[in-house]
Amino acid sequence: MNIALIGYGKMGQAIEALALAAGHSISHRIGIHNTDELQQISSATTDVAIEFTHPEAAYANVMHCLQQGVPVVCGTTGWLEQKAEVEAWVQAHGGAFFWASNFSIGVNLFFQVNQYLARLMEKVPGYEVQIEEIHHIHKKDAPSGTAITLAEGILQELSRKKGWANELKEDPETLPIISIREAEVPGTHSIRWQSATDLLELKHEAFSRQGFASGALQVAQWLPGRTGVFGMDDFLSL
Ligand SMILES: NC(=O)C1=CN([C@@H]2O[C@H](COP(=O)(O)OP(=O)(O)OC[C@H]3O[C@@H](n4cnc5c(N)ncnc54)[C@H](OP(=O)(O)O)[C@@H]3O)[C@@H](O)[C@H]2O)C=CC1
Ligand SMILES: O=C(O)C1=N[C@H](C(=O)O)C[C@H](O)C1
Repeated sequence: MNIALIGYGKMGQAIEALALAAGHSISHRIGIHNTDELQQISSATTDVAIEFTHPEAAYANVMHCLQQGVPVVCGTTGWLEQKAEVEAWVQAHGGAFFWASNFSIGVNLFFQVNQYLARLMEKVPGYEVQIEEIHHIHKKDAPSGTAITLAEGILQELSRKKGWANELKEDPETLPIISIREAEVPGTHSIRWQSATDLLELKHEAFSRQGFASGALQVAQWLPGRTGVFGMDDFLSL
C-alpha cells in the first residue's frame, strides 16, 4: 500500500518504521515544514492516510483527504468538537474515516473492562471514582483523549455522575480526571474506585509507542475499501 503520513513526529516516525518493515511505501511525509504538500495527496498517490499531528491541524488535514477520496486513519486527540463535523460530512458524502483516542489493543480491552466495572458500580453506592492519566511533558492536550473515552464509558453506566472535569472538585456528580505531565512517560491511565474500606484500581501502562503505532498500521491495512465512520470497536468486533 501507499501510505501518506500526515504528521511526522513521534507517532508518524514510529508508524513509518513498522510500515516499511511490512513492505508498504510512504507516498508523503508531511510535517510542519512542508504542510503545502498536503495538497498533493490524492487517490492517485495514496491508498490510505495516517494523521497524527496537532489538535488545531487535524480537521483540515482529515477533510482534505476525505475530499480527495483517500481513507483516513486519525489518532490526533484534542479536537473532539470538530470531529463531529467530519463524521457528518462522511455520512452525507461517503468516504472512510477512522478515529481512535488510543490505537493500542490493550487499551481497547481496558475500555471494555472499565465500562463493565462501572456497570457493576451502578448497583453499589459508596464507591467514589476518579481517573488519572500520566503523559510526557510534550503533550499538547489535557485531559488525554484516552481519559475522555474512559470517562465517557463510566458516564454511560453510572447515573450518580453527570459529567467530568479536568480537576478535583467537591461536586459529587462530577467525575474528576487528574492529568499529570512527567518526563517521557508514553501513557499511563488509572481508574480508582474508593470506598470507606477499600480501593479498587484498574491500570493500563504503555511501555512505549509501539502498541499505538502497530494498532494504527493494522487499522490502515483494514480501512481501504470500506465506507463510513469507524472506531476500534468496529475493527476489533467488540
Ligand atoms: N490515538 C492514539 O493512539 C495516539 C494519539 N496520539 C496523539 O497524536 C498526536 C501526535 O502525537 P505525537 O506524534 O506524539 O506528537 P509529535 O508532537 O511528536 O508529532 C506531531 C507532529 O505533527 C507536526 N504538525 C503540527 N501541525 C502540523 C500540520 N498542520 N501538518 C503536518 N504536521 C503538523 C508537528 O510538527 P512540530 O514538531 O514542528 O510541531 C509534529 O512533528 C497528538 O494529538 C497525540 O495526543 C499520540 C499517541 C497515540
Ligand atoms: O499524546 C500522547 O502521547 C498520547 N495521546 C493519546 C491520548 O491523548 O490519549 C494516546 C496515548 O495515551 C498517547
